[in-house]
Amino acid sequence: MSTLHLDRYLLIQGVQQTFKTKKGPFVALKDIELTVKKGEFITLIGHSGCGKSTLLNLIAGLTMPTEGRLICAGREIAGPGPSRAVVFQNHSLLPWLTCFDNVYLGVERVFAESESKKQLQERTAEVMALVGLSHAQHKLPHEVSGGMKQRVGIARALAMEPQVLLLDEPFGALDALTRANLQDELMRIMAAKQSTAVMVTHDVDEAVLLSDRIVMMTNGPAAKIGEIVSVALDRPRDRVALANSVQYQEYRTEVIDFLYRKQGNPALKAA
Ligand SMILES: Nc1ncnc2c1ncn2[C@@H]1O[C@H](COP(=O)(O)OP(=O)(O)OP(=O)(O)O)[C@@H](O)[C@H]1O
Repeated sequence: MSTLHLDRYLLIQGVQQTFKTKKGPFVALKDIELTVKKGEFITLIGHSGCGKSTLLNLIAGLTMPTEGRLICAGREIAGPGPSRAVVFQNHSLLPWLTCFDNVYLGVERVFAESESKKQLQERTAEVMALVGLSHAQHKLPHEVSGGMKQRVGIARALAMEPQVLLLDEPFGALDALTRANLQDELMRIMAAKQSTAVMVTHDVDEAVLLSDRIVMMTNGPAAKIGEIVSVALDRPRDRVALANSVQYQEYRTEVIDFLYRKQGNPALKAA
């Protein structure tokens, strides 16, 4: 792949998203421009309803923009596909299949034509081990914890070897400790796989800890990218060491300042 593609791996150009509603057209996103490099970890942060999931759905190809275009690895995004796997907040596993089989299903979808059943099983086992679930892989989803279910969702997405991993608040429903463990695990996996990722979050600490760049969105309607913070903290990142890091605190303050001073809280403004 050319250097041009690696530096301009995911391109979002002049994107606007307007929804038809009973009250007429609603412009959710306007003039969105973003270039993501291969291997970058991007988070999208902004107040509730600003359009983060709308933008993620566009990258996933689940919806098409009303204006502009999105390009991944040199190809226009024209629909959903395993090259852009999504992890949602509510793990969406099939309840009648074991954790292993839930992941196997995704693996089969992508690699069944080129690989034997044994190879597909090996792939699945490998990714279950990567997310630390080998011991529980033959359990049904209702037999494992919320954090483990979320790991299965991540394993399923990773197993498809996507060009871009898309995460929509994947840890939003988890308790703080499980969340911290999964964040650490995600950092480790992303470093091992050198994957490109775009993740929606509401959590400032999560954004600073995980990101190479934090894309901060203005309040909607017609939300835009307000500012982008480049997080130049060395990797691997250690959350305990970073808690005392001045640089970490500065990034944190920059994001909080954007969200609560420059953008205000729309819920408070409406009150
Ligand atoms: N299908 C749709 N039809 C009409 N309006 C929509 C549709 N999908 C989203 N919207 C509106 O677009 C705006 C952006 O929604 P979106 O879900 O992307 O926000 P968000 O930033 O992800 O919110 P949250 O942080 O609360 O999950 C909201 O005002 C929402 O009501």
